[in-house]
Amino acid sequence: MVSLEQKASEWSGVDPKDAVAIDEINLFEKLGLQTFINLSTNFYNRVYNDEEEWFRSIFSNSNKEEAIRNQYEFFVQRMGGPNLYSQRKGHTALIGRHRTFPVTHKAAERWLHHMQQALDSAADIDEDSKTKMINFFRHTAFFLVAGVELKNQNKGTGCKNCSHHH
Ligand code: HEM
Repeated sequence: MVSLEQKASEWSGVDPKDAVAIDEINLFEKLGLQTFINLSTNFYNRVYNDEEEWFRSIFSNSNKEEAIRNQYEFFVQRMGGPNLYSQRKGHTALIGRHRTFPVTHKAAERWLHHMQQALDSAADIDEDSKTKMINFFRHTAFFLVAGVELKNQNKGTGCKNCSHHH
């Protein structure tokens, strides 16, 4: 059976070991909170202004300020800082939280396009940190594509591992 991890690696082209290079140093200590706030603000400004309506509309039921906070709190937590996200919202459960969105290969590439632009314009992030971050983002994006696809396949037919029980 092909795992989500394997699919994420194959589809993203990111080696699993490069995807977790963000853990080699403490990026939160290196960059500081404001850098993460800046990055997520920059990213979501691009998303909410996207000329591609199909992508922009994925976020139309979300509040931009909340989306920014959700994202930077998650990044801070994942990259060595305090557990701001979980303190406020509980488990990160990223696949579950993306389940209702059309997280396709095309959407992943568009998400990554905006994140790459946001990183490119971030004067407060050094090149090595940028490389580590984009590898993590790319791998996670395709992990989400694979995970949401799997969840939606199981929906309706129920859990196939459970179908033998009564
Ligand atoms: C693959 C394409 C992706 C799409 C289409 C997508 C779409 C969305 C949307 C529509 C939201 C709701 C905005 C909000 O209210 O917070 C969201 C939330 C979020 N996304 Fe994504 N996302 C993608 C990739 C990613 C990646 C790669 C990450 C992490 C590296 C990520 C992390 C998050 C987090 C932490 C939240 C907040 C969840 C919550 O608290 O409900 N997303 N995403």
